[in-house]
Amino acid sequence: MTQDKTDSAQRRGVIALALVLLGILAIPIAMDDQFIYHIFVTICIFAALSTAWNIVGGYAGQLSLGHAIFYGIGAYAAVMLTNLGITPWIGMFVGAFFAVIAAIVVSYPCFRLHGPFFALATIAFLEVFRVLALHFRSFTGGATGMMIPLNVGWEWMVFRDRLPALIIAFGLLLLTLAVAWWIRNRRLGFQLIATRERESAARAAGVGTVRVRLVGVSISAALCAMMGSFHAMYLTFIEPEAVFSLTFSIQIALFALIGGIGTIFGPLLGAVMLVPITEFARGWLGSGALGLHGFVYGVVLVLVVLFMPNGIMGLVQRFFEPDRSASEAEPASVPAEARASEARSFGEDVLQVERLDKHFGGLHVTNNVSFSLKEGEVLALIGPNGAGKTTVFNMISGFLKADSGSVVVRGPDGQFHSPTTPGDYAAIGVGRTFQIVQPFASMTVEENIMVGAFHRHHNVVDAREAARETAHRLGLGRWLHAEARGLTIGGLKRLEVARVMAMEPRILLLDEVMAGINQTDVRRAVDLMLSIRDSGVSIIAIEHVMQAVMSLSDRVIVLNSGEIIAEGTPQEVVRDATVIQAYLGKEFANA
Ligand SMILES: Nc1ncnc2c1ncn2[C@@H]1O[C@H](COP(=O)(O)OP(=O)(O)OP(=O)(O)O)[C@@H](O)[C@H]1O
Repeated sequence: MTQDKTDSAQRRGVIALALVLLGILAIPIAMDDQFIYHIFVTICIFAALSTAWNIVGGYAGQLSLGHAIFYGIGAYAAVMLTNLGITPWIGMFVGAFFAVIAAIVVSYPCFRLHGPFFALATIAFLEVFRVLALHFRSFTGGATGMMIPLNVGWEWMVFRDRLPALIIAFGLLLLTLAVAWWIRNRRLGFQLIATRERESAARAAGVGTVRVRLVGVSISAALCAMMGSFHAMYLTFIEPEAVFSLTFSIQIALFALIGGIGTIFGPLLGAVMLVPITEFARGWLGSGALGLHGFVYGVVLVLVVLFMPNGIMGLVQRFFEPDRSASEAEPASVPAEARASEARSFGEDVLQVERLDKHFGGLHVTNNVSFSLKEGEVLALIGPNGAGKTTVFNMISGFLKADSGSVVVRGPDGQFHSPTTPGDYAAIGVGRTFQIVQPFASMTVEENIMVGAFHRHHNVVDAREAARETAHRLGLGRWLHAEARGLTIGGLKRLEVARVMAMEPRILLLDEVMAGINQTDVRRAVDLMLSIRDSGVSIIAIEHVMQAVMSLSDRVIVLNSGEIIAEGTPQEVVRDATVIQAYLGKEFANA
């Protein structure tokens, strides 16, 4: 795909977005009708809330069903302070501050767990906040709610006309969209999406998955609180049932689901399409239409799920975004100059593993495993299925804690360190791939590699540059803008290596990167590994493809039932009777 096509698609997208935003501001002004103003203020409010929700629910993939907590905190903060004579312009920041604290308290324990805990915790805390607001009557007015003093003027965010309210709502919507756009196009956005797509791969790429989610939920909560402050002033009255409402929370999420979850402008589209329908229906049917919005949203949601699984934005993107499929055949890859079998000299130890022991229940998976890796060396770790190879990898990359034993890695400072978490290992220069490829499927090839590149380059431009360089080096240059999910298995394996290479590791742990690929790809992969080795990276490779083991490795360690049974050059190891017996059985050992 050419750069021209991408640019013109982006231009069309920007024009369409500008028209939508202009319409939100211009239509009510042109029609000059109070009810129309109200509809467009409501669009701005819901679009902003849903866009803020999308940072957590979409980018980070953490379903929140209690975002009204943050909206409510903002609403109460503004109204309480207004009653004390403090302007809501300050109140909205106070609300944002408390909303961030609440967001961290609710989210921190859940983000450390897998499963639906965050969704459940947000619902539970929403109920807690509702009960608290009902209980502390002297502060919140309890079930009777709170009115704001009717001081008209910009200072108090209370107006006789609706135009100023529309201007503020529109401004807050722009702010929220700008923040959402900024996050999506910065390191944080890449890391949030990587965490959503494949948490283990993100951690291996040095992403602090809990930290980035906490940053995401904090920003989202602050934006919701600010919108809550404004909405309270707009309504002039708040009460716990309406503010800390589960229905309201679900409504916020629905606009994003219908518009296009995880996209920057999907929630805006969702609100633009749905709010007018329900508001008009309510206007026409009056009190007979109580609860109608729920029915409308439900019907639209079912239709969207059935016919537009990526939301309205999925359809729009087909028109505005270039083709991201990866259908072309893959090119030949990197030439290798040297073979491993040539005598080579190595540097000092860069990794030392001492007496690693690990049990899974009654299964002794690794027993007293010790080895070391030298600078510039390629070490193959082989053994029959279930021998414990991946378990060793998990222990030397921070994904699994050994029962006993130690792993030390020489840092760039020349000293040995004992890293513990995947982040520590990544920071000290250990990069790993996974046996089952872990692409960030909805990201492009370039974006996938950028997640690794962000480990060394905080700036997007630098990370993109580094990712492109790595992609070209690994023969992925033609698919930079293709979605990772469209790659063949050979391409995915190469992508896995590219992502870790973009981290510029000093030690590379490769887990069966040649499994399941054809002969030509195996040859390419071997050449690629040799070129990586020649760039000064030390490699440990778990491999079943013997052709690769023989031509790649300087030394081979054979693991069987969790124990090292042989160690030596590839030629020594393949002749070793214990190894033949472990692979083929006793009767072959003396054949
Ligand atoms: N989380 C776990 N809980 C319980 N048992 C496990 C766990 N992970 C691995 N095992 C078991 O530990 C043993 C070693 O597994 P491991 O994946 O390390 O072997 P491997 O040598 O990498 O095998 P393969 O070549 O098939 O990938 C296997 O019997 C496996 O079933």
